[in-house]
Amino acid sequence: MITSPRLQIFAAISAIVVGVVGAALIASMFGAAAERILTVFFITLVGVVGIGIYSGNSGILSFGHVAFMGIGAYVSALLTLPAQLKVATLPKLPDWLATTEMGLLPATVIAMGVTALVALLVGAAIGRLEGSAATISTLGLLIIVHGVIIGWRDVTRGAQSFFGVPRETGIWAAVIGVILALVLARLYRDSRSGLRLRAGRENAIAATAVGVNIPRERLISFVLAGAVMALAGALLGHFLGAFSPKKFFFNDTFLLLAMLIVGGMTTITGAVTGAVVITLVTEFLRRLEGGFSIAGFDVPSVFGTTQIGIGLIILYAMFRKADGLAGLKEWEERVFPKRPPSGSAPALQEVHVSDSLTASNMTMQFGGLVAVNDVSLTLTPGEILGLIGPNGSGKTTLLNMLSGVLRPSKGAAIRGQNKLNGVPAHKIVEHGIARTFQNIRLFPDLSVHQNVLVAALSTHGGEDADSRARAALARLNVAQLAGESAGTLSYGDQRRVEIARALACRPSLLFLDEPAAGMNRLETDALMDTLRGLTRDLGIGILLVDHDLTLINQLCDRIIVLNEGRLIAEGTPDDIRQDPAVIEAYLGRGKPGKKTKPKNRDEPGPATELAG
Ligand SMILES: Nc1ncnc2c1ncn2[C@@H]1O[C@H](COP(=O)(O)OP(=O)(O)OP(=O)(O)O)[C@@H](O)[C@H]1O
Repeated sequence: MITSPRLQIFAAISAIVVGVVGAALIASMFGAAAERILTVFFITLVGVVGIGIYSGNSGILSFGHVAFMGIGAYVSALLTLPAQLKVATLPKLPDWLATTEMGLLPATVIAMGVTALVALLVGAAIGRLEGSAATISTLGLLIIVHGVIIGWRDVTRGAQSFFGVPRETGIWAAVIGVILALVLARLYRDSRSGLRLRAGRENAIAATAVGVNIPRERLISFVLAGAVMALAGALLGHFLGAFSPKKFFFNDTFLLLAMLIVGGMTTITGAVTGAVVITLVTEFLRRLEGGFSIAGFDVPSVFGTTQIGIGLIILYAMFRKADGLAGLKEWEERVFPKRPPSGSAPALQEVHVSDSLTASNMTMQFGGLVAVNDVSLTLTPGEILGLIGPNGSGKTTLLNMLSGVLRPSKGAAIRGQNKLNGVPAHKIVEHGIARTFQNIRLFPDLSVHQNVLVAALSTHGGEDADSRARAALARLNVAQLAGESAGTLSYGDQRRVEIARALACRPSLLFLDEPAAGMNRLETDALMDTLRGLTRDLGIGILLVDHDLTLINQLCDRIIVLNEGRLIAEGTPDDIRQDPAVIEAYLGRGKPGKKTKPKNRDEPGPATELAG
């Protein structure tokens, strides 16, 4: 399933086909030299797009994918090399390989398959690493593959040139290769898997909370990227006719990454822009490298002019266009933006689950600090349970334990018959639990619609995802913002989108961590109506953490109060208002450093707030 509007995909694919074929036709009018330059450019572009499939969507810079290009080149060349040459120059090859002699197409397909298999094994390990550890491990991959190619002399001729490869890559083979790579990358970006991975790139904790299995999505893109790099390698090997391991090492890694970073990692438009800009600048500077004359002055040759030029472009891009020259959106997303849905939105479905969530003796220890100490609670669909307490009393930590973000040091949470302890964080949502976060965790560079759609796609097998997403947006009154980037909205709207995203998971229990923070009174009142509607109309149970005691008092059926990690009171809003332990915790009567009374009589102190 492709998640973006059909018009955008149609425009993108049409532009790719017309652009690539048009460029090839124009180059063929200028003769063989122009065709060769364009062929190299197309092959390079396949490589840039290949790295982009992984790095752009996952946000993890990969130094390792050029190694897959090398594997593709060697595997395909071993399959197309004339048998006689193999017998003469690689006498230790196994018979079946020595006698195999196939055309470029089947050899490329096999090379892509073999490389994808290698990528699967490597990616399974790398996909679990985060941030710079993941990037550094891809560097390790590059070095290891380089070492293996050099060391495996009987098959690769070691560091020497691997010559005699049939030069079968002409301009039209490159045209087919680049169209295939660009279309594949574009479709993958907006596939379910691509969208999930991009959500994980934007905010891993939030993506996990809506059911995204980030390591799995990373692995899919790692393997796909590996196969595309193998395509680039096979095309390059059969264009050059001879290559050595050096061709698939640091120099090309640097060049391809420079193109991707300068153009913009997150889009195909960016990959193409970067490849065009760096190729043009490189071609220009290469001509100047041997020295030149200008207005009668002779400028001497400067070794490394090209590299210096590329370095300066990278610096320019980082200072002036940190997201790359093409920015964060595809060209077609700007020209044909997604319109807010027209017509009436579908309604959210009622909850038909009555299983309570029962947490017993939950405890969380951070080093010497016991942030939550032996807390038990139950939450049932259809009720609103308030969770209050002074700053640092352990509310968010408790929520994090119940939603799988933190593994409790002690205690157990059970939903119906199922124990939640040990359930991976991305599977908690399958137990009907969705949440929002104290510090808003949207996917800022995705649209509002995509923020919510990714949650719907990742839950209940993606069934009715589109209508769930639309219903959730309508329920929170943010449908008109569907096409906006989530990161550009006001705090109030961002909070509403976050709740809509949680609702798109079709939960029976909803955890809201300070949903009214950043909202004015009017917005808070509207939010109260919305939340009441969720329990009254749909039967959803809500666990509500907030410092706005008016909101808590007016909305909650029951309230539990934490202080210094311990549960100090539980009851109806009336009970809680009069509970001496709660008043003490809020007023800190007798405790140094805490307010014992309001600064003046007009200022609403904690006691007044408790009174609602
Ligand atoms: N990941 C963590 N590592 C170490 N300490 C933590 C961690 N998360 C929370 N704490 C500590 O645990 C205690 C409880 O924090 P928590 O955020 O749960 O409180 P809270 O009641 O939600 O506070 P607030 O109302 O200010 O959001 C605090 O002392 C906090 O510093």
